Amino acid sequence: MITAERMAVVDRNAAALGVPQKQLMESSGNAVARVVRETADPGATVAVVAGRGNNGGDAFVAARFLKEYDVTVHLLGRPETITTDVARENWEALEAAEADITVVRDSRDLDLGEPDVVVDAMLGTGITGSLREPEASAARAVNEVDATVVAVDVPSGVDADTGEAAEGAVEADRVVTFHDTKPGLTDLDAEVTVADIGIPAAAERFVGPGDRRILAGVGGDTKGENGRVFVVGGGPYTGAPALSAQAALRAGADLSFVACPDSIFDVLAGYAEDLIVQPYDGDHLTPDQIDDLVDTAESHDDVVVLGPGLGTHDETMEAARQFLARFEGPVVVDADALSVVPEVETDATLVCTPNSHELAEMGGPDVDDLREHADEIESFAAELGHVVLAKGKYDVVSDGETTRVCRAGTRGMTVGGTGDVLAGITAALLASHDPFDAACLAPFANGTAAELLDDRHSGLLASDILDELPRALWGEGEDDE
Ligand SMILES: NC(=O)C1=CN([C@@H]2O[C@H](COP(=O)(O)OP(=O)(O)OC[C@H]3O[C@@H](n4cnc5c(N)ncnc54)[C@H](O)[C@@H]3O)[C@@H](O)[C@H]2O)[C@@H](O)CC1
Ligand SMILES: [K+]
Repeated sequence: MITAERMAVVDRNAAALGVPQKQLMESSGNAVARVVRETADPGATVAVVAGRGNNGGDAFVAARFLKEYDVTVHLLGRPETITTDVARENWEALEAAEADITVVRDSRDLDLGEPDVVVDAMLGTGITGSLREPEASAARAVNEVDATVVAVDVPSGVDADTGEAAEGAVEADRVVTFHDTKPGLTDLDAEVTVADIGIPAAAERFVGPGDRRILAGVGGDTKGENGRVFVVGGGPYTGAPALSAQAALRAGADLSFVACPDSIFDVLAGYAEDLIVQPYDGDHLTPDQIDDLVDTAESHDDVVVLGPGLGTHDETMEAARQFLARFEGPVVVDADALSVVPEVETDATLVCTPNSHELAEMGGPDVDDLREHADEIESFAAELGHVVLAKGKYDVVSDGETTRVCRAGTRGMTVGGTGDVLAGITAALLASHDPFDAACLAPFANGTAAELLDDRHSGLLASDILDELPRALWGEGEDDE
């Protein structure tokens, strides 16, 4: 089962893997033609009713395949208003081949005749709201004709995600949907065929540029609306919390705070003017600080990063335990704080970001090649009850049910600090997204930023990655359409 939004992600990832949309449309159209052949014998009359989006495009391809039938294609609207390049190219291929095509300028002019089969390709997943003209009248005409109605992807007017049917939606006898079935098709009174259109499994498995689609439409104009990140880190180390906090800003958080021992306040505050540093007494984190830290994070709905540079003092480990036992918001747990996760009961939403060594210390599989052991990481995440982002050459992300792999990155990323950057990116994304989605996109952003700097693969610094993060997340990647 796949939603329209997920389908768009996978479609885009397939393009990045070298299988462009036009190729998928060719397979979709072919699959539609196969179902038409199942419903009517050669020589039968077929009326294709096509809209101006890719749903129509699929049917233009189908018409090209149905040579042994008497096919007429009715395009609802002027060819110039076809909305996508791939659909237009397939329309032009029909024109060039002198196929039987008619342009319906006014819905009152639509005359379907008495076809044996109607191919409904007006609207697919691109529908918004109730049926507008000319599609509304065309749907009425389709429902009045005595023919077998084969719907492309979803009956026009039906929402593929919810199954909700707009008034006057097409009543289909058969539906040919692509790649995977859609939630909105389950309760339909029609025979549904799921066609494999050649989307590689890798387009779902590997995080790709399509996954950046989750960023669209997110983000407010008010300060704080895009997330406040609160890094609880530092003590024996100062660079790690600073990198996490800066990465969070580069990944879209509005504000980034670091709570650290006052022994390192001056150093941390001196790193970057964008950081807000909140010191507490002492030279390492102790349970005495936990009340204040939890109150601060809760009162501002912060996403917390717990761990970078904290060290392993017994009091610090106890403090990390107490923090997780009390806090109920989202937390990225990294570095030394990871070891306490298996032993705490927490209501917080955690994304744990261990490297392979830390993963083994937590009780997960003790392996170098994470990708080879993705199943074990999935079982471990299920047992832990939290999202695990195991980072290595290939990152493995699992919520215990779904597991994905991120291949982005360069050899230069073995330098210290890239993990701290990753924790900060994850936190920024966690402010507005589902934990699993955030944990998938974060290593992709981190790795893509490094790839954008690949000319300096020996000598890359984690801090270099910071500057490239906005481009890696929102910029025009090289393989963007
Ligand atoms: N995403 C994918 O991976 C694939 C998509 N494919 C096809 O592409 C389709 C989606 O294509 P599009 O995104 O271009 O969208 P559609 O072709 O579903 O519809 C877009 C068009 O419908 C119009 N429209 C929207 N709501 C309307 C309403 N209520 N009344 C009247 N007109 C309305 C829009 O103005 C636009 O012209 C899928 O359903 C499927 O058929 C396939 O080619 C296979 C691969
Ligand atoms: K349709």
